[in-house]
Amino acid sequence: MFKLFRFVRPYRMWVVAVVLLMFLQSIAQLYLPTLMADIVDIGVVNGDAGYILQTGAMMLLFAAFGTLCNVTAGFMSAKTAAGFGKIVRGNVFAHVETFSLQEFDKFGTASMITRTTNDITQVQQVLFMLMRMFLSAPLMIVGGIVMAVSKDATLSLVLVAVIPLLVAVIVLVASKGLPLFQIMQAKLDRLNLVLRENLTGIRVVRAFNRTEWERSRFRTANESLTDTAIKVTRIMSVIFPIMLLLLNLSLVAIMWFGGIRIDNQHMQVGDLIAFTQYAAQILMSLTMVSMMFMMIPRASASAVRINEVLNTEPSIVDRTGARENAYVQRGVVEFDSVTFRYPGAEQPAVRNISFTARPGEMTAIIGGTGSGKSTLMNLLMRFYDVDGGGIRINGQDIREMRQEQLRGLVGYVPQKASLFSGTVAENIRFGSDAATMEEVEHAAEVAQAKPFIDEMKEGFDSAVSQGGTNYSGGQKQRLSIARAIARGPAVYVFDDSFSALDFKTDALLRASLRAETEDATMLVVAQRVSTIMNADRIIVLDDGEVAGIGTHRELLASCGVYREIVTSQLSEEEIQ
Ligand SMILES: Nc1ncnc2c1ncn2[C@@H]1O[C@H](COP(=O)(O)OP(=O)(O)OP(=O)(O)O)[C@@H](O)[C@H]1O
Repeated sequence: MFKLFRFVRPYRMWVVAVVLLMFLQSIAQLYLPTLMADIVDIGVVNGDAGYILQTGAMMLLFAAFGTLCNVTAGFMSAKTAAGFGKIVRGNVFAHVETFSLQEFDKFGTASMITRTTNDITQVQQVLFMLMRMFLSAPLMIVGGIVMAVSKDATLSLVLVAVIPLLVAVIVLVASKGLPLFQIMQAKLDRLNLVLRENLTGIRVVRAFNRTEWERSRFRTANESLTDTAIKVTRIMSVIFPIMLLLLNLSLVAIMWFGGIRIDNQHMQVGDLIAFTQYAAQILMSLTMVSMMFMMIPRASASAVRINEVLNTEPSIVDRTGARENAYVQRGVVEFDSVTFRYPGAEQPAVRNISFTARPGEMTAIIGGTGSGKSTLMNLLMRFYDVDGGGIRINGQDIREMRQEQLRGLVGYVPQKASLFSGTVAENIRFGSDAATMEEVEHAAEVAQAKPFIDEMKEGFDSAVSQGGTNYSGGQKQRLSIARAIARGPAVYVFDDSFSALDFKTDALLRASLRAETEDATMLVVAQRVSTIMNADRIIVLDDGEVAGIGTHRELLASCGVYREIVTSQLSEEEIQ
């Protein structure tokens, strides 16, 4: 956890100020019982009202000063802790942005969200507590002991007996709590995962009448988290009664022995009052420390999880000295014996794939589900790195390029259209901030999105809700195609992006795209033969391997797998 505290650095002056203020507050508080003792032993015993009033006023002054220090320190620590939280969240977010999909697969979205929110809040709360108690609690304990001993050394033996007992209780409870806190955070992850899956898949859950099943899944995760939380609370809750019991017992013992000492004229009444207050201050501070110890295990479990994210090195990074090419208008894409296996998978998803896609041409990839089509596109986008072979654009290995440059060359339309909350125009402009309104409109026109955008009252300013849920599947696909077109890239990657379009729109879109993208390299993954039968080159994938490469006619003659796909979709006349 302390490793994370490096992010407090911008607030270090505030931390110093808080520590100083808490120091002053502790001194003020430690002085109060002594003044009280003076009032009794000097003022009351001698019947000196003036002295009582004067010392009383001083007590008020010290108390007010202590409170002022405390309030200011509270304000400053709250601000520092909140600032710390902001910095850590920002750093985690920025670091996660550098991850390749491999690291995303490793943590999972739900856990990443818990780590960025709840886990950071835990550490933030402990920082707040620590700043206020870091110095003041030990000071109150040590100062209290010194003052108590100065009032009556013999009576202090009571404290000598109690304090080690209290410390032992705190250590025992904290050591039992730590493993449970780790389990609790993992269970919180699970709860978030179930909740997230349920919310994002709500349509499927409803359609398949799985509401009850989902509810029971949530209940199980919820109960499991609650069970652990109860276990933790049960352990932690013994600490307070034990501490209070010890506190009260020690006060009784102090009164008892103090009374005897006063009887024997070894001690004054005022000193006993002050002694009891010091004892209460010491024991209260110990209780506060124990509270801190209760929070530290949970926060350190959280800190481990945050550090795990921060310490994970992205597997895909720009090579030092990655070449910065001049802006490339054309993109020759070469796959050279590409082999790739997803981490944890037994078999490679694609094996030994070689082909070249040229500017001005449409290269199509077709194959059964799970044959590796999207994987090839993921590799070209460098979401993952190849295990064998290489991918080159204009003769340069993509691992030698800066990721930003590579992705700047490509207009990528993913299999699952994903839109962002905002307006239609903002979504189309997503990949190219500089696009003018005319360019945005033109891109929408080419993507056959203009007709439905024009039909909406607010046109390009129409709202897109989170995830684009207020648009149909086909409309979302067209908007994400328009987004790629607005960039005017050298290479287009359409990963099964026409699947939700009707045949007429599909044909219109391809025709307008052809005219628009004369010089661009087009890579089109498709399930429908009609979408790609006019392609310059068709690559047929079968179970991760190339089953054939050629034009529609060539493949019909030479490739059994292709013929099978075609005959399952088209009539005899259409095939010719
Ligand atoms: N993130 C992943 N982790 C592990 N395995 C994966 C991952 N993504 C895909 N796979 C596996 O890799 C293989 C190829 O998947 P891919 O998505 O490339 O197929 P596809 O041809 O695009 O299929 P579809 O047409 O159904 O989209 C499949 O066996 C799939 O199970």
